[in-house]
Amino acid sequence: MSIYDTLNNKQKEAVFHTEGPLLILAGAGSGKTRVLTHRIAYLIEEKNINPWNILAITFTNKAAGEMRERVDDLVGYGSESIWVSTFHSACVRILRRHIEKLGYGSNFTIYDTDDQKTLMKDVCKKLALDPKVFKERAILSAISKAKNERISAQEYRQQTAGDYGRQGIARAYVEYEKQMKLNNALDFDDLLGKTVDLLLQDPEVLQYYQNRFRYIMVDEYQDTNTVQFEMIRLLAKEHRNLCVVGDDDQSIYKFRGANIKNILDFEMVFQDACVIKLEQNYRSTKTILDAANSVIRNNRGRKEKTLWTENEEGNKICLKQFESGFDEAEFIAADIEKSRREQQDAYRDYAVLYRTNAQSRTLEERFVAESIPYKIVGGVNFYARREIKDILSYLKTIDNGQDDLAVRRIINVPKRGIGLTTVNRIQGYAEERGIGFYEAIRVADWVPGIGRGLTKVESFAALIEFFKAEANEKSIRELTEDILKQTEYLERLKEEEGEEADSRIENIQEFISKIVLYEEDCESRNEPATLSGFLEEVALVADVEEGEEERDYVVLMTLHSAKGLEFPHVYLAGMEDGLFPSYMTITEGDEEELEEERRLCYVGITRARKTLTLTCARKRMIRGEFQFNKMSRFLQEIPRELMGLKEGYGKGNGSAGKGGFGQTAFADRNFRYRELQKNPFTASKASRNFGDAGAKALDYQVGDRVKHGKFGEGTVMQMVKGGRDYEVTVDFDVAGTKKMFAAFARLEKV
Ligand SMILES: Nc1ncnc2c1ncn2[C@@H]1O[C@H](COP(=O)(O)OP(=O)(O)OP(=O)(O)O)[C@@H](O)[C@H]1O
Ligand SMILES: [Mg+2]
Repeated sequence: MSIYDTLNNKQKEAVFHTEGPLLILAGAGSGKTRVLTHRIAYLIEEKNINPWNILAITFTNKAAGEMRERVDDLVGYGSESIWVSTFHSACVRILRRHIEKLGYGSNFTIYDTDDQKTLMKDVCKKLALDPKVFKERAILSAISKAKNERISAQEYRQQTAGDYGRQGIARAYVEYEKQMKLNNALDFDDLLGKTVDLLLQDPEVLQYYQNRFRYIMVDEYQDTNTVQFEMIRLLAKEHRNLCVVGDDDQSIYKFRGANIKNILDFEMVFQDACVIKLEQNYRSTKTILDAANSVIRNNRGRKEKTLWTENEEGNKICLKQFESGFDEAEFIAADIEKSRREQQDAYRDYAVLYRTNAQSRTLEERFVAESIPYKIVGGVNFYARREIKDILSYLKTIDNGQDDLAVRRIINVPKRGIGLTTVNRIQGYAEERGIGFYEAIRVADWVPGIGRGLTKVESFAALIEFFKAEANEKSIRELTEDILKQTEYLERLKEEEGEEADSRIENIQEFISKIVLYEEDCESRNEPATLSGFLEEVALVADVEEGEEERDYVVLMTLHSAKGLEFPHVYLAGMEDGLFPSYMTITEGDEEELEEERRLCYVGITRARKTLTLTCARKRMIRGEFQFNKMSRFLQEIPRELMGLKEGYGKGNGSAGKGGFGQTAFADRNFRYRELQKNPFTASKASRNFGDAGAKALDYQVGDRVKHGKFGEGTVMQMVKGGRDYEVTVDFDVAGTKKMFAAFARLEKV
C-alpha cells in the first residue's frame, strides 16, 4: 500500500495534479494541509523532482514546524533541502543573499516594533510634527498599511497632496524610509516588500528563484495579503506550478491586511487554474462538524460549501455557563484532569482557546493550583508579559526595594531620561558599598560621576517614596491605578494604538481585576490585604519555572494562533457577547466585523476532533468591575439537540443541558454596555502629599551590637533620624564601616 492510498479521490486528484496552477478551496479539516505534504512526497518520489526545487509556505512558525515534521516523515532522505517556511523567513533568506542589489548591506538589521517606535520618535522630532496630532504608532500603522498595498513613500506623498493630516504622515514616511536605509535596517513589512522589489528590479535574481522554485505550495492562502500574493505571482510566473490551498471561511486576518480577493483573483491571474474542492472532513465528529456548519451558515458573504464526514456521531457538545470567570477556569482545569484520567490520554490532547490574551490569567492560575502542566502557544505566560512585569516591578520596589532586578527594570520605564551609564554608575556604587540598588538610588548624590543624571534619579526616588507613602494609606488597587497614572504608563500605551497595545492594555486591566479579587478575598476572610501578601500570592504563579523536559502539556492559546491545528479535546472559553464577539463589534454593529468574528468561531470549533466544550460566565471581572454578559450569540446559532449535559464541578451550577440552557441562559442579563464605555481607570484622588509615615522606632541604639544579613555582626556608630527612616552607621567586624537605611538594613540587636 502506498501513502497515496490513504487519500480520497479528490485529494488524490489534487496530489497528482502537479503541473500548472491549482487552487484547492475547502472547508476545515478536509485534508488541505495533508494534500500539500503528500504532494511534496509525490513530487519527489514519483516525479523525481529535486527537493531543492520545492518551496512550501505556511502562516505561522508552529505550522511550518508541523509541516516540516510531516514532510520529513513522508519524504525522508533529501527533505532538508525543501524550503518549508513562513513568508517572512523565506524573505529573510532571499534578502540576506541578494539585498546588496538594492543598495543595502547583507547584514541588515530587522527592526521590531520597539525599534520602529524609537526611530519614528526621532523622525517626528526632526520634522517638528505636532505630537498631539501625529502619534508614532498611528503613523507606523499607516505606513505598514501602505507598504502592504505596495505604496511607496513617494507615491503616498503624491496621493495625499492637499490633505493636511495625511501630508504629515507622508513626510514622516519619506523621512522614516530615509533613516531606515541609512541604518541598513528593514521592518517586518519591508522583508516582503523588498523581496518583491528585488524580484521586480533584478531579472537575474528573479530568474534564479523562478528556476529554483519550480514547485510552489502555499497553505492558509485565504490569509495572504497583497504583497505576499505579488511575491508568489512573480516566483511562479515562469513555471506556473503553483498550488494554493485555503478556506474562505477561515479568513481571520483582515485586520492585518489579508485580502480575501486573492482567492477570487487567483483564477483571474492564473486563468487556466484548476480548482478542486474537498468536501469530506476527516477531523471532527459529526456533532462537532454540524455545530461548525450551523454557525458559519450565518455569514452572508461566503461561498456555499457542504462539508460532511463519515466520522462517528460522537459526544454531544458540552455547554456550560458559570457564575464567574473563576468558576469557569476551575471547571476547565478539573474537567481536563478528570477526562484525562478516564480516557487515559495525555495533557497535550487538550487545548483551551480564547479570544483575548488577557483571558489566560485566570486559567493559568487554576492550572498552577492544580499542578496541570500547560503552555501558552504563540504567546507568553501572563505574568511574563512585559507590561505585567513592569507593574509588578513597581509594586515590588514600593513594597521593599530589595529586588534589584525589579528596580533596574523600571528606573527608566516609562522613559524618563535615565541612561545606562547612570544606571551602571549606581550599580557600581551599590556593589562597592554592599548595598542594594534602590538604597544607592536614595543616596544618589554620593554616587561618583553621576553628574546631570542626579536630578532625574532623585525624582525617580521621590516618586517611589511617594508611592510608598501612598501604599500605607490606599488599597492596592488605588495604588496600582495611581502608578499607572502618575508614570503615564497607561497613557503612553493608549497613544500607541494598534492590536499589540490593545492587548497590553487588556492585560493590565486583567491585572487590576486580579488585585480586586485578592482584596475581596482577604476581606471575606477578615484578613488585611497587604501589598506583600499580594506579591507573595502572585509569585506562586509568576515564578513557576517551566519544566525544561516537560513535553506533555495542555495548550492554551488565542483562537487566532490555533489556525491549522487540531486537538482531540477543545475548550472554547469566554463564549460571551462582549468578549466574543467583541464589545466593539457588537456596539458598532459592523456586519463585516461580526462575520470575521464568526469565522474565528468557526476556526475554533473546527479545531476539535472528539469533544468540544463551550464555556461562558454570567459575570466576569473586567478592569476590576463585574460585568454581566449574555451568552455569545454564536452559541445560539448551534442547534440545541447537539448540546449535552455534563455534571457540574465546584461552584459552577450553570449546566446547559436541561433547563439551565434556554430562557434563563439567554435572557438579557442587563448587559452593561455603558459601564464599559467609562474610562477604565477612574481618576483616583491622588494628593501629592508624601504623607509622613514617620521613622519607625528602632530597638537598638548607638553602641549596641547588631547583626546584618550580609555583613555579619558589628557595632552601631551613629543614627540619624530622617523624615521616614533612620540612617544608621555600623562598624562591622569584618566588612568595615557601612552607612545604611534602617528599613533596608533590617538589623537585629544581638
Ligand atoms: N484521506 C484521509 N484519510 C484519513 N485521514 C485524513 C484524510 N485526509 C485528512 N485526514 C486527517 O484529517 C485531519 C485534518 O487534515 P488537515 O489538517 O490536512 O486539514 P485542513 O484542511 O488542512 O484543515 P484546516 O482547514 O483546519 O487547516 C488530519 O488529522 C488529517 O491527517
Ligand atoms: Mg490546514
